[in-house]
Amino acid sequence: MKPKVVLTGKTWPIPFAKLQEHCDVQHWEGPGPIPRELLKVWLEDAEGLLSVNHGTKVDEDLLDAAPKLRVIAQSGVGYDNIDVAACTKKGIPFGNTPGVLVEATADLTFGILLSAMRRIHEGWGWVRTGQWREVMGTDLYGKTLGIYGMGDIGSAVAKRAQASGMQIIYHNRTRKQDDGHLGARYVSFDGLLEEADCIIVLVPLSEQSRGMFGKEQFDRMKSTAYFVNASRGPVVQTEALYDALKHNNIAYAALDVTDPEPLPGDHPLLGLSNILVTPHIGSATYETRNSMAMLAVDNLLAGLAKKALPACVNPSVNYI
Ligand SMILES: NC(=O)C1=CN([C@@H]2O[C@H](COP(=O)(O)OP(=O)(O)OC[C@H]3O[C@@H](n4cnc5c(N)ncnc54)[C@H](O)[C@@H]3O)[C@@H](O)[C@H]2O)C=CC1
Ligand SMILES: O=C(O)C(=O)CO
Repeated sequence: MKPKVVLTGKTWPIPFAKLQEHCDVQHWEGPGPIPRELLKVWLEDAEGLLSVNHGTKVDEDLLDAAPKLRVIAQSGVGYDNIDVAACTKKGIPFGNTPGVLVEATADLTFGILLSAMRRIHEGWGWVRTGQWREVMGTDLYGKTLGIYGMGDIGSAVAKRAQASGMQIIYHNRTRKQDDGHLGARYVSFDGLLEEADCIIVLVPLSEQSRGMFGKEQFDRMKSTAYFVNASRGPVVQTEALYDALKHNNIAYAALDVTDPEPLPGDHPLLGLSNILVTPHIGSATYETRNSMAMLAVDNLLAGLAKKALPACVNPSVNYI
């Protein structure tokens, strides 16, 4: 008999076929995210959980409703919705999808910075309403880019920025050993805020990073600063960002992630003229989403077969 797995949303044809070949799949097809109570019912006899939505909260309460669960996989690198300690306590390995989404997310992150600085989206907005206006932007060349969270995606953004003639500074919890080859200079968090012409946030959401960017941090930035968040919305205090933009304490923001997310159409941020918001599409290319889904399925199938997950977040309970 095939093991039962719960799939929380839409996935891609090839990984889905692979999953179905090996598992009896209970599949939520919407609309919206799977209701929590239903997820609990479905998990009563499930051996695997494949999450395709980082909005699905996996905590002790959910795990208690899933006595047969042997593996959890999520399509995505960020896992702030997963209580990894609770998974580990129950001996359940959890797999995410690092690496495969790095280049696509770096493209989008650098792309929204570029669009904000050169007003590409604004220019197109004028042209499509029949107004041929010249929209003035600012040079990237020669500017200092500050990256907060210099991991896989941050490093890939640094390469793109270097190719555009920017100087790179960064702040991380710990200095990277190999920052020389990135051409990036390590600075303190306050140094990053004060020195950078543009700041890109690419840090995972955790108790340490939650709300890290508030009034005090925006006040420290240059009034000409561009601010990009492509990590998770709650790293930034939305109200403080709104105030900083409204009063021109910083110049412009480009956000691929927001708090709340989705951002309601009547949210005050959307009434500002100095902002660009994209709907969390960092990794949203056909190729990348397919690769993410494939790695998530591989993590899940490995766990079901009691083999080591290729990308395991809690290796102490990974299968050997
Ligand atoms: N907008 C989108 O569609 C996407 C967003 N993401 C977000 O980007 C984040 C980063 O992804 P990767 O670069 O692959 O992860 P990574 O783990 O390679 O890099 C994260 C870096 O942040 C550093 N860091 C962690 N906590 C910190 C703290 N409190 N203060 C300073 N530095 C800290 C780590 O040392 C590491 O160097 C993910 O966790 C996810 O939230 C990821 C993919 C797509
Ligand atoms: O992978 C992630 O963490 C995302 O945000 C979506 O790709």
